[in-house]
Amino acid sequence: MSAQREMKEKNPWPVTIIIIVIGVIVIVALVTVAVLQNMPLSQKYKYGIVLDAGSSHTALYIYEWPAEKDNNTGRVQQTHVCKVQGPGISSYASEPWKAGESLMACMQEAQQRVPGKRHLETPLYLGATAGMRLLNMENSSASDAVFRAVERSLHTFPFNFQGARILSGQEEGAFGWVTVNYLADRLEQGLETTGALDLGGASTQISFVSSNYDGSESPSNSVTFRLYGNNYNLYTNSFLCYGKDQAMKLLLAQQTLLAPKTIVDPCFHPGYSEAVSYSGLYDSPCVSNRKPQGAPEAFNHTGSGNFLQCQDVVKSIFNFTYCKYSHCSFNGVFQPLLQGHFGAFSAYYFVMDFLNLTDTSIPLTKVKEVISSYCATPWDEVKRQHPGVKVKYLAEYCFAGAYILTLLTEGYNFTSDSYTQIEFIKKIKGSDAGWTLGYMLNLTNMIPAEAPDSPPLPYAGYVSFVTVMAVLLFVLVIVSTRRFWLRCSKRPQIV
Ligand SMILES: O=c1[nH]cnc2c1ncn2[C@@H]1O[C@H](COP(=O)(O)OP(=O)(O)O)[C@@H](O)[C@H]1O
Ligand SMILES: [Ca+2]
Repeated sequence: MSAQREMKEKNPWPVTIIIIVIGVIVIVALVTVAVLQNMPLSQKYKYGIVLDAGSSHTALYIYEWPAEKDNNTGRVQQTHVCKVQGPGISSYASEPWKAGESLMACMQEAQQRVPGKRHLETPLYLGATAGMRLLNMENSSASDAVFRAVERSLHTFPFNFQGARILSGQEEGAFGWVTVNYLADRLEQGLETTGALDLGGASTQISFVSSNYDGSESPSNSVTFRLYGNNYNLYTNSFLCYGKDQAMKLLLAQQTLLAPKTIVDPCFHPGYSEAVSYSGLYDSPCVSNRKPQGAPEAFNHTGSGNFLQCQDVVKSIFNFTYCKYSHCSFNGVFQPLLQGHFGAFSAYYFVMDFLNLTDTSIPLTKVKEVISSYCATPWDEVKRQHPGVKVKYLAEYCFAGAYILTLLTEGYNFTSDSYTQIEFIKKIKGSDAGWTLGYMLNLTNMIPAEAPDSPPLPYAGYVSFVTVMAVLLFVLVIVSTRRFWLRCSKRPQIV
């Protein structure tokens, strides 16, 4: 009996097993608590809504980001876009209430998409660009009435409406640049930035950082940012009237000066023929001062589809001769030397995508051949080849291709080498390239001036560290316990 008890007392295993079980429980508990305590909270999202009231149309963008990560980069993304039916809000100058009405369907969609409990805190912005800039120049009371109408509509929704306003050309260019670089994660990582080229209907923007530009030569083209601890001195310029729709008006106005009744336009397909009213052509401040005296009601717009002649006419709407700075783009506007990569979006993308020319490794000579052959295709054949494409766009792609090429090479001075640095883009990581995201990030202070403090270890590293340390500690306890019991069992028994 006493020998058995002795055996039991000397055998360390039952105690060791108990220690192992407790140890395993402690480690599991420790790691679980550490993981749960530090785990990112279940993905709750916050939302922001921006309405891009462009000259040709309005689009509503919904952005979302994880609720607890307001200050981190690369996390805000577009979850939905809704295209407003009908034209841009500036087209409703004579019946402003319709501008407000036109936004209702997309706003109702936004109300469905953003979870109800987030409605009140979700900021809602409307930014208008060159269409409203032009209307405001031409008739400021009409533009005020349009804004009142859209504000009335937007106030009827339960979002946190922050107002509707016209963006300056500088803001439009700069926020497009912020969007492109934010989405490509170039800002937080302090990488060399990408330039932004935006072609709208009524204006066009170019924005880039150039190491030989400090902002002093033409201060009005300079925008400075401090983002994630880095300073950026951005060159940006917006050319009002040089969006593709207004540029076409400039082109038509130019041609009607020579032939007021019928113009044979080399930028339109052979066989194309359309009656155009003078009042429609001259309704914009971009061309209104050029209206010929005693012009008829309408003129006949026909096409000849000659790319080389088209390029010549397109060039005539630019002034390449006057420049009071060290370098200019066109119309006497300062531009530093081009530098780095560029993302070209909006109409740049639509047009080059249609022409199958988004690949910029295609040499410029080949690009010209492709556009030239499209221009020379008879209008009937073009319509037959592209039955699903809006006829208005179809008719304009020849002009638009020639315009883009002239703007980039003669206007901004891209060479056959630097042209390869352009990427025609629509989206970056699922979000549309354009000024709206940058605008929202700025207004919600979502890009900090200084780099946010980051924990010394990333989350995964932290969890692994805690686990390894706990296991090590446990092994140590087991080893010492076993050694202790073994020593006890070897000690001579005193009888
Ligand atoms: O599918 C398309 N094909 C060709 N052009 C398009 C397409 N979708 C939009 N666009 C053009 O893109 C431009 C967008 O300009 P927007 O309305 O943003 O003007 P803004 O930025 O000057 O105010 C317009 O010229 C419009 O016609
Ligand atoms: Ca635009």
